[in-house]
Amino acid sequence: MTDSSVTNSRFIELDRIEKVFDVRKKTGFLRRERREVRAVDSISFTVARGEMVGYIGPNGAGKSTTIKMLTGILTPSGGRLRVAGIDPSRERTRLARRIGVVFGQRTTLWWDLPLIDSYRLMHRMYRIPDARYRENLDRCVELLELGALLDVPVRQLSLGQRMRGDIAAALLHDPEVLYLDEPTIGLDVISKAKVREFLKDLNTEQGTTVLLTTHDLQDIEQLCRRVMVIDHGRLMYDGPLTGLHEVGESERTLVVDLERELPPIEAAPARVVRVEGPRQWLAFPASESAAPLVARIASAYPLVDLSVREPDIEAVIAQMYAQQAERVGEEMGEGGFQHAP
Ligand SMILES: Nc1ncnc2c1ncn2[C@@H]1O[C@H](COP(=O)(O)OP(=O)(O)OP(=O)(O)O)[C@@H](O)[C@H]1O
Repeated sequence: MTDSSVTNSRFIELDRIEKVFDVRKKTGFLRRERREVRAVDSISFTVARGEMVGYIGPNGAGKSTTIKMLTGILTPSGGRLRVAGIDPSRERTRLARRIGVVFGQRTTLWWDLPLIDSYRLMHRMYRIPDARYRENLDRCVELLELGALLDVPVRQLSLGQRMRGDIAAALLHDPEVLYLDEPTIGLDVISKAKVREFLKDLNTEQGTTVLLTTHDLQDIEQLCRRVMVIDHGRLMYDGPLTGLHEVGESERTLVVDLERELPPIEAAPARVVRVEGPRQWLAFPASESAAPLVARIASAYPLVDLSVREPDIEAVIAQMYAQQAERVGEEMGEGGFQHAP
């Protein structure tokens, strides 16, 4: 393999990466207790150029800490890290030209300025060639529907509008890698759909490598073929989302509104778990497609409406732990659930 094909297949590379925080807590008038928090505990993975990967886990699992190390904001306490062949904490400025970051809970835009002024400032800060800046701005404005918002101060934008504005800001300098930390948090259904559609196109058309952290399993389902699960700083699973459902044996819920109250619907393998008047909740294995089940119920029962609810990430991980406890000493070793991607 040539150097560049090695870099392409291991565009992002973490080898036993650790991050330990030293936390000092006041325990008395002059006493302070020192405690170590192992936020990331020997994580190894590679992401190929052009991949779109979900990086999920419960609160405090170590996701943001990993992303901060990938951007060079934090220096690992141990292990080896490379992004596009660059050591992020040593060459943060050089790397900044090649990566884009969107933190859903924070904005990189200037709060009091109209959106377009933030973009103009970024144009200068990143020294983006004029033609490239114009081309990228036009594309983002069109696809993210920002035209009517460019002259609006950022503080007046809705959350969904601001998020689209932030995504555009992260892309003006043509990054090869985009880190997204909760890009759909707090957005309504339509805004979520717009953001997802845009990210999908960005990945397929521009070949941008995307690492996505989210609490919304639908983000992963619609965008990522591969998902990594982290918990207590350790990588618990690396593989397809369907495999995660199988490992955790998690369930989705079909919420069915019937025309009238009826006895519990019979549609194995789904089973009714709750009934409230004409509404029934049916649980079914998340690894199964909902389509045949929906078709069967629709042909046998008088339906008014139905919707599918995904399990939340916490529930999937809780299931993984329950499974692990059951299988201790059997097929699961100490290393957990790592699947080859
Ligand atoms: N600067 C810091 N100093 C001390 N501890 C920290 C620091 N940053 C993070 N931690 C701790 O490291 C652990 C991992 O935090 P991190 O923010 O990476 O989790 P996360 O998976 O991103 O969680 P969330 O989904 O809530 O954002 C937590 O226990 C957190 O309290």
